[in-house]
Amino acid sequence: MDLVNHLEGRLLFAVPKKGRLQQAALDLLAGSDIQFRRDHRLDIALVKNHPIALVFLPAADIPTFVGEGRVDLGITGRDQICEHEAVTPPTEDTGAEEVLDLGFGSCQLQVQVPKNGPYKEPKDLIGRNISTSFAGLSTKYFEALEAQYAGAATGDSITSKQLRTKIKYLGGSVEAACALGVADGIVDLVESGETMKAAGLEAIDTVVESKAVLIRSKHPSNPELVDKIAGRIKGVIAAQRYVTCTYNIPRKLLPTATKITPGKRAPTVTALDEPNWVAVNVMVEKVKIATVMDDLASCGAEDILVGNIANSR
Ligand SMILES: Nc1ncnc2c1ncn2[C@@H]1O[C@H](COP(=O)(O)OP(=O)(O)OP(=O)(O)O)[C@@H](O)[C@H]1O
Ligand SMILES: O=P(O)(O)OC[C@H]1O[C@H](OP(=O)(O)OP(=O)(O)O)[C@H](O)[C@@H]1O
Repeated sequence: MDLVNHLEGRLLFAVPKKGRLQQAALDLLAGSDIQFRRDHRLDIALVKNHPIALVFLPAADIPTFVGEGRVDLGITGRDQICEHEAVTPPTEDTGAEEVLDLGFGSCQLQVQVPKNGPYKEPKDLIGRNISTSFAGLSTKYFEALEAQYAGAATGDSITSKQLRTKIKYLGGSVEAACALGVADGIVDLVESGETMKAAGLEAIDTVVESKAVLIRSKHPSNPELVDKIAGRIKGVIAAQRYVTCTYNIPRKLLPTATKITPGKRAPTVTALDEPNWVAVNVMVEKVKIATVMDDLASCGAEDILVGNIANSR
């Protein structure tokens, strides 16, 4: 089938074609019942149960396609959106709008230097060589830094043309640049810090905090469908973030228990077939559930049960 000729009337949804964000993005689509079959090596897949086509693109390119309105929806990292905006500032009609924080892909774009080396603070890197895959953000960062330490005295702002610090773009493995003599410092992503540590580097500043986000163009082809898909994805994220907790408790202890488990909106309280006891059903954030169970047990709750949520709306 000639896929490109089947795109007419379909909402285009960009998904990372590889890398750190891809699997979690595909899991979100599956959880939202967006059904598709991707033919081997094809970067377009038609969705069977909605008028949507998925477009598999590098995470770094997704803000361009969405920002220019060529693609309606996309999943990428906030770092990539900031990088795109550093090079191509949004206008009234262009630029991507953030719809949802997707709760995965947390990382930080950090300024890094060799550990125990001569550079201790960001200003020590002024006029030096910096390697990065985020040339736009790094240029802006050093423009601001140079303005602070040099231009501030004269009141001048520094433009990229006057920048003394040399920003060198590298496509990957940026952490090797200092050891190989290409750079004095780097601007690269850090999550666990393992890569940075293994390369003998340390972070001296953070440029951007990032997470995966759902973005939309400013004038999508089918705004209702955009809202419907965003709603479904929101439901899947809420389901991943929360568990349900049910417990029995004497009615007189309910005010204390409600403080421990206020719920997303409010707890559901039902009378038990035993005088003065009630059953409580409530959503609790997954990361807090162990502490919440301890607190409920100390408060006098019994039969505390926890369950996963398959989906939510
Ligand atoms: N270590 C990490 N932990 C969490 N998220 C990360 C990490 N590294 C990157 N990301 C996120 O994933 C996005 C894509 O990065 P990734 O390195 O997977 O890209 P890629 O498309 O495979 O490109 P490349 O070929 O340059 O590696 C980043 O923009 C960032 O938002
Ligand atoms: O702090 P950590 O958990 O070690 O993760 C950080 C590393 O992850 C990313 O690279 P990736 O492995 O995606 O490959 P790349 O260097 O080719 O971009 C990033 O560029 C770092 O190198």
